[in-house]
Amino acid sequence: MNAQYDSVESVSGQTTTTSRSNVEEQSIVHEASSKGDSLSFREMPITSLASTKAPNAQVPHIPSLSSFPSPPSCASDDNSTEEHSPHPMNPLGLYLLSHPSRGRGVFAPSTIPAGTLIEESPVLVISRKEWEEGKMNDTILGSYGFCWKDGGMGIGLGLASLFNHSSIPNVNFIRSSKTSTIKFITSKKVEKGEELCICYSADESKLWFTKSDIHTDITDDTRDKSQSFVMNSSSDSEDEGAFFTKIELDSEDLTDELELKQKKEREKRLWASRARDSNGQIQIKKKPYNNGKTHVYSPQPIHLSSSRIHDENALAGPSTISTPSSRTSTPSSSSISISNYPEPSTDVISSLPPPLHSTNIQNRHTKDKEAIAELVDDLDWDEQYWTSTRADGVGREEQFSEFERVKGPAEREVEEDQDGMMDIWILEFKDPKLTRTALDFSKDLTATDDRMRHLKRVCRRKEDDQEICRIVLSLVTEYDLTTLTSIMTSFSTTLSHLTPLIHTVPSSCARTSEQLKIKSHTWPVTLSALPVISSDSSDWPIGRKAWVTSGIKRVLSLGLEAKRKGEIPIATYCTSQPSNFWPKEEGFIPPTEGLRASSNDTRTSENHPLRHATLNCVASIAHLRTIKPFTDVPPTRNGADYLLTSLTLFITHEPCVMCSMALLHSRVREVFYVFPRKKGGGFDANPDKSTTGLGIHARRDLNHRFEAWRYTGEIDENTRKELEIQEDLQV
Ligand SMILES: C[S@@+](CC[C@H](N)C(=O)[O-])C[C@H]1O[C@@H](n2cnc3c(N)ncnc32)[C@H](O)[C@@H]1O
Repeated sequence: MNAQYDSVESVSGQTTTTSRSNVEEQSIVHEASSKGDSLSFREMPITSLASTKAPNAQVPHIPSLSSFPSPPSCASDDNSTEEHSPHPMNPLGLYLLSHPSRGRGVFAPSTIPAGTLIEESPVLVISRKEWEEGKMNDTILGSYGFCWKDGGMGIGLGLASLFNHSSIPNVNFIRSSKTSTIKFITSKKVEKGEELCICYSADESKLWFTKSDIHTDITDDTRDKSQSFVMNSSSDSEDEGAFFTKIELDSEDLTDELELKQKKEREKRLWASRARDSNGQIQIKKKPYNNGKTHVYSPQPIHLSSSRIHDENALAGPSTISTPSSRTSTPSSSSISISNYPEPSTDVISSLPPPLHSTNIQNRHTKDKEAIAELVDDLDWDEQYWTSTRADGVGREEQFSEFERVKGPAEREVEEDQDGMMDIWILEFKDPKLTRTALDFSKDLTATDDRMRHLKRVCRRKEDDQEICRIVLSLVTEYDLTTLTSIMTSFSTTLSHLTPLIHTVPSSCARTSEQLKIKSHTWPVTLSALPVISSDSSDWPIGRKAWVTSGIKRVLSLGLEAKRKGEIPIATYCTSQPSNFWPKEEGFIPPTEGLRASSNDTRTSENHPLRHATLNCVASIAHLRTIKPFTDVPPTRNGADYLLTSLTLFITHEPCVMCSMALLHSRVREVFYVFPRKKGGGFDANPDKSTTGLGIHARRDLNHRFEAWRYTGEIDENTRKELEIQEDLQV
């Protein structure tokens, strides 16, 4: 029942298609390893090398690893807390503390200036192949790898594996695949007793553990940069990640959650006040970096220093951090500088556009989060009713709605092109020494060419007892022979004696093992078995039919209600499908059960162009996830608690392109709609050329796919008329 597409290694070096569950790229790697269930805070000297005593005076900038003196022949006992001079390989005297949820972390014994090299850690590189074979998955290493060149994983020795994650890291890391090391450098001044943290991934939905907060959120600017930094993992050259040095915040001790909450509220208001001038006109101001000056323009990042928090139970050490129970509520002495910003007037606040997440407009300004959360009623469906027979002997199933699945371009292309062939340039040679260079050239040439993803890059064949190696270069249509030869020669003189040849290969991947055998006879291709998804609702189990029918009925009546209120009559209802219909497929992310929201279009009443029914609904779900009981439900898997992950959306009309993209980004699982759009619809992949649908729900070039189902059954004329909307309206 699911449009899942296998991930397969391919020419582009990426996954050819991405299953709905396979959207997470992880900057460090893989599934959760069990969390360190250590007792409250324990101090541990850094194994063999640690000093529990801070070095005197100013912390020196450390030379690179190669210039360190040799370590002493005999290291101290692991558990020793005895005071001694810093070990030459740990001259900063960094020490470890164990936290109940984060496990071990690295702490500063005294102030460390920004830009200090903490350590250059040697790395053990595990190749992509070894990693993908799953050899590390069941080991603790699964949580300790750094993304490395060519899809490999780097296991950092020394302190490298002990830095915990923070979205506002105070340490940046620079990977060098040339020296197989990672340098850790402070990105800002680190206070005595503060934990040294790196940012594993700017996108926290990619973290595989439940984050315990070390610092609060970072600005969008730094987030963007940090993301690109993390993603640049395969760069051959040293990557530079000093993105956070430019943000210099006064440190702030916040001692309880209330204070933090109040502070966030305050800052939100301040931000709002600055967004408009005295005439109420919105001013667009670029948020400048601080350049190390006294205050920060952007209000978002707040640096929570742990230096003042202490724990009486902790072992002796330069500084420790506390359990929540031992926190004091001492007011903060040094705080983020906000005095430069005037307090906004209430008028300013109320003139801001209301948030999206409530369909109850009156409630939109309330500070009470619960008041704007609208967990709507569950669908009314009764499986047994549908399995019974009516008094007149007719099966009730006949009354069911019917649905047709809207195929996306990815599926269409495959269907149309199953036996197709195409011509490509290849390199052919016998000398195995040429393979590496030829492969590198091939990767360079085809890195972004989607049309060759299904081809394995190398084809080895035995001919007359000799192995012939053929390597994919490009589509014949991309280059003429002269151009290709000159690009190749300038890439490497090693290849200059070879001449590219034309070869005919399958133009699509294999869908079955039978096809794989036939196609690979010409050239090895990937197998990407599409699960069989029915194209209509005829084979659905009765329960699913009843459930989907009631979802459709719900949106039709919500649409009529919206019309009565003078709105554009488009309505949605979002929910999780009952667990007995959950697909058995591998990688299926179970949805958050009990999460339900409905919404209608409010562009008319709010006089706001973005109040589309779908966007309103996505916002409502996002909001519900921030309040109880959903905040108490741990995600079933990494990403399971993200927006519409694995949820079902019913909607009266085919969503517009913008809403279709919003649904895609929200990771919805399936969408059922009634009225197709002739213009501007995001789904219908233009089968009869009369519609403009882009098939956004199932495109090969987008990283998530979902099923789109169109209602094809009867609908009463009155409802149809009432719910009619302008043909070119974006919905
Ligand atoms: C590279 S290790 C870091 C060292 C680890 N704390 C230890 O004791 O070995 C990554 C693991 O630390 C934990 N961790 C790191 N940062 C965290 C955070 N902010 N909140 C909760 N756990 C965190 C997670 O269990 C994660 O899998």
